[in-house]
Amino acid sequence: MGDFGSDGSSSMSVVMYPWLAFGHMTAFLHLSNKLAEKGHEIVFLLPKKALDQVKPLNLYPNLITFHTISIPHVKGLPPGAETNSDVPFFLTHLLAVAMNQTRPEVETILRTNKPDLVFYDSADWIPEIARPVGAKTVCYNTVSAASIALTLVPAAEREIIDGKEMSAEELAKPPLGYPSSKVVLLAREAKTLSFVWRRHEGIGSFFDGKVTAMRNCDAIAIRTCRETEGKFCDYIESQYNRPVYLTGPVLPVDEPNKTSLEPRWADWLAKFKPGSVVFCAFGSQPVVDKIDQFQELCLGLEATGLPFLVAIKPPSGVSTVEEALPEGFQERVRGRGVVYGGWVQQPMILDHPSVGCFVSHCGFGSTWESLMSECQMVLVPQHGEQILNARLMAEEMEVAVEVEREENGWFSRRSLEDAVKSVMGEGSEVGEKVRKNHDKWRCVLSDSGFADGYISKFEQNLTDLVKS
Ligand SMILES: C[C@@H]1O[C@@H](OC[C@H]2O[C@@H](Oc3cc4c(O)cc(O)cc4[o+]c3-c3ccc(O)c(O)c3)[C@H](O)[C@@H](O)[C@@H]2O)[C@H](O)[C@H](O)[C@H]1O
Ligand SMILES: O=c1ccn([C@@H]2O[C@H](COP(=O)(O)OP(=O)(O)O[C@H]3OC[C@@H](O)[C@H](O)[C@H]3O)[C@@H](O)[C@H]2O)c(=O)[nH]1
Repeated sequence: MGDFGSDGSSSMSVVMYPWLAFGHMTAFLHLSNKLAEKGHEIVFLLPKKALDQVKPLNLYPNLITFHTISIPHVKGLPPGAETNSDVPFFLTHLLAVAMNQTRPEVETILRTNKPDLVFYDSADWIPEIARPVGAKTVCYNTVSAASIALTLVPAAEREIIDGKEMSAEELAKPPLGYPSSKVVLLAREAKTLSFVWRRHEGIGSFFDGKVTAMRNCDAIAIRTCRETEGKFCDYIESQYNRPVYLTGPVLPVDEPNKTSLEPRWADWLAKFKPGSVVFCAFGSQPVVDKIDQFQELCLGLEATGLPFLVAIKPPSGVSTVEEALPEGFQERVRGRGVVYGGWVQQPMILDHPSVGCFVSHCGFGSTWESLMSECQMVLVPQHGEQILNARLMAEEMEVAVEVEREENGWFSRRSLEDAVKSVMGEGSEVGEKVRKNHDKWRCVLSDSGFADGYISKFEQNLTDLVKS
């Protein structure tokens, strides 16, 4: 147990167990850094394979300790799968089954550590094993409040009859009292939400898991701020009747001795004029699944005539991005375009003076990073939650341009080219508008007291919770 309250010290001891996805693990680690900065101790649970990638983000190795968890093999998952980067999208529920099987190991860790607080998002059984050791639980959501408000509140419960899939129109219907008419999905986009209510043997539905996770915790936390998502947070609070704490953006600040951008990208980017390069990144999971859509993305970037760097996972059916490139593409773009299938230091690339535009899949981590950057933003969201993040940025905040899609959900090289040119073209009205709005938001969000104010308030919320 931390020495919280016992000798006047207010150091808390915290265990974190995020969903087995890099987008979630990095977000939990950024928050751990903020809590460690204030003197709290953190034990961070994660799969072995994730350690190498996540470890360099630990700014307080004296206070944040990694504890690796064995992720058991579940029939149907690729051998050795431990994170969602190893798993095709349609098998994600099996990774959740594997995570559930780690419960005994996590229980032993809690019994040994006796923390004051346990943070989790997907492991909805955490409250059952944390309460007996006297720990308070926080369900920390690293996705937007809007995406939770639209689908993961009690009012969004749907009656599924005999496993029948819901129609796109039914899926698109916001729950009663949902507070926005702009941050919504078109019927064809809502089809990507069918996984939310689909039942899987042994674990129920995604909806059941999330609602249980939020009903049973002592407090709900969300990586967001009132300025961008206040009305969604209020709605979630009213739905769950639980306190909702906001952490703000929780992005790492520039450390004086931070590692620098890998020379291969620093040298490559240095060849181009300031603000001229288009950086395109689609997060830690394979999201552009179909090879022809993957190729259209490459061809759209080629058509802009601008230099570009793409960091993306290969589509289904191939094991490297090189195998998926369009015919003759590499020869045509040699010297000005690179498509890379590995991990890059995204925040540092966004910060590079040569980079002027970010083409993003709108994962919520990338959303925050792009809002804080000086890049123009083009949005190519792939799934429900990412589409809602895109609506928030393009329709409510008007800081970005979303790529147009056809009725069947396909985006063409032309629509991508048009979107990039609309924000990058000199004298473009749309480009001017989004740049002005983005500048305003960046000023608000990067004000020196803004993020710190959220973290201080959050720490106070946690202190009060532990004392209660
Ligand atoms: C079971 C399968 O999972 C599916 O993928 C799950 C991915 O979920 C992401 O998390 C969310 C997604 C969405 C969404 O797409 C639309 C919404 O309206 C809401 C959410 O919410 C969340 C979410 C919310 C709160 C929380 O604490 C979370 O941890 C998540 C997640 O980011 C990503 O890593 C997952 O892969 C998959 O599509 C599949 O088809 C199903 O098998
Ligand atoms: O090559 C890479 C890829 C990603 N990253 C970093 O990894 C993080 C990715 O997180 P994102 O939230 O943007 O996206 P992911 O797709 O990985 O996350 C997942 O969880 C969060 C949800 O909002 C997303 O919809 C879901 O896909 C970002 O912080 C990004 O900077 C890299 O540093 N390098």
